[in-house]
Amino acid sequence: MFHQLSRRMLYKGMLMEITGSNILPLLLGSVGIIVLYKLLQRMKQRAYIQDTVVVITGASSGLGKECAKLFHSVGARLVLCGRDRQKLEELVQELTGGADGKRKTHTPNVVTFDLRDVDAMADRAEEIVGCFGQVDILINNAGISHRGTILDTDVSVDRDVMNINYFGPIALTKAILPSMVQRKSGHIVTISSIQGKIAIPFRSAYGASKHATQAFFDCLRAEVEQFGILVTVISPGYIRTNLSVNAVTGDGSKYGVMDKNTAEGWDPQDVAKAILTAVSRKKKDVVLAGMMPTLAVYLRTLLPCAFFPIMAARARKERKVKKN
Ligand SMILES: NC(=O)C1=CN([C@@H]2O[C@H](COP(=O)(O)OP(=O)(O)OC[C@H]3O[C@@H](n4cnc5c(N)ncnc54)[C@H](OP(=O)(O)O)[C@@H]3O)[C@@H](O)[C@H]2O)C=CC1
Ligand SMILES: CCCCCCCCCCCCCCCC(=O)OCC(=O)COP(=O)(O)O
Repeated sequence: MFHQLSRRMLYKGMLMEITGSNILPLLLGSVGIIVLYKLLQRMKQRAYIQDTVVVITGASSGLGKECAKLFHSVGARLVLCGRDRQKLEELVQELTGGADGKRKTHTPNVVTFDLRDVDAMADRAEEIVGCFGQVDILINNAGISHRGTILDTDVSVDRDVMNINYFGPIALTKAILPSMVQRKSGHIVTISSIQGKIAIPFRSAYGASKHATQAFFDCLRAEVEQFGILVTVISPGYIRTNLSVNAVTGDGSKYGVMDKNTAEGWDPQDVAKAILTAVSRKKKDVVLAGMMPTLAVYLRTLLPCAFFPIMAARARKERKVKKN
C-alpha cells in the first residue's frame, strides 16, 4: 500500500516536472516532426512510383513477387516476367482481385522468357516496351544460386548460372536501354547480393555472377548518368525465400534444401519495402544485411589478410559437416 502510494507520488512528481518544464512541448514537437517527415517520405515514394512502368524479372516467387505486390499497391504499371506464365497470371489475379478502390492501381502485363536465352532478350525487350509504350524502372531480380565445390562443379553449371544471373539480365538491360536514352529518363535496379561484394565458399558460380553484376552496373551508372538514367544496385543478405531450394549443384541437379541461414533470413516483404525506399530515394548502392555480413564486406576491403583465413576456416568446417 505504502509502496503503491509512493510510486504514484513519484510518477505525479515526474509528470509535474515534465509538464512544468519545456520538455513536454519539445517531446511532442519532435514526435510531430518525425511523423510528418515519415508521411512526406511515403508521399514522395508514392509520387515517384505512381503510374510509372516498372518491369520486374523473377516476379513469380520470393522477393520479386513481394516487390510486385508492393509496387502494384503504390500505383505502378507493372510488367511481370518469369518463365512460368501460369504462376504470373495467378499473381495478376491476386493483385487485381484485391483492389480496395481507395487507390488507383493498374492491371499488370505478363511477359515470359528464360534468361538463359540470351539471344532472345532483344525480342523480349521489344515485347516489354510494347506493353505500356515505355519502361521507367527495370528491376533485374531473377536469379539462381549454386551449391558445390569448385572441384566438383562442371563448367556447364558455371556457364548456366552466369547466363541466368549475368548475361541474360545485361542483355535485357542493353536492349531496353536505348529507349531510356532516347527519353533521357529511366531507372535500372539490380538485385545483386552481399555475395557481389564478398565470396563465400561452395557458391563459386553464384558469387562470380554477382561480382560481375556489381561491376557491370557500376560501369553502367557512370556511363548513363549523362543521359539522366539512374542505376541502383541492391545487395541483400539472407532472405526467407526458396533461393537455396532452387539452387543448382555441381552436376546441374537441384539442391532442394532450405538452408538454415535462408530460413532465418529477412522477411521478403521487409526487403521489398527497403527496395522501394532505396529506389524512390534514388540510392546508388545499397547493402540490406545485418551487422556480420556488413562487417564482412568492410573486412574484405580493408583487411583482406584477416578475411581470407575466416573463409578458409568456414570451408574446412562445412566440408567436415558434409562428410559426417
Ligand atoms: N534469398 C536470398 O537469401 C537472397 C536472394 N538474393 C537475390 O534475390 C533475387 C531473387 O531471388 P529469391 O526471390 O530469393 O529466389 P526465388 O528462387 O524465390 O526466385 C527466383 C526468381 O527467379 C526466376 N528465375 C529463375 N531462373 C530463371 C530463368 N532461367 N529465367 C528467368 N527467370 C528465372 C524465378 O522464376 P521462375 O522459376 O518462375 O521462372 C523466380 O521468380 C535473386 O537475384 C537472388 O540472387 C540476394 C541475396 C539474398
Ligand atoms: C570486425 C569483425 C568482422 C567479422 C566478420 C566475420 C565474417 C563473418 C562472415 C559472414 C558471412 C556472411 C555471408 C552472407 C552471405 C549472404 O548474405 O548472401 C546472401 C545471398 O545471396 C544468399 O545466397 P545463398 O545461395 O548463399 O543462400
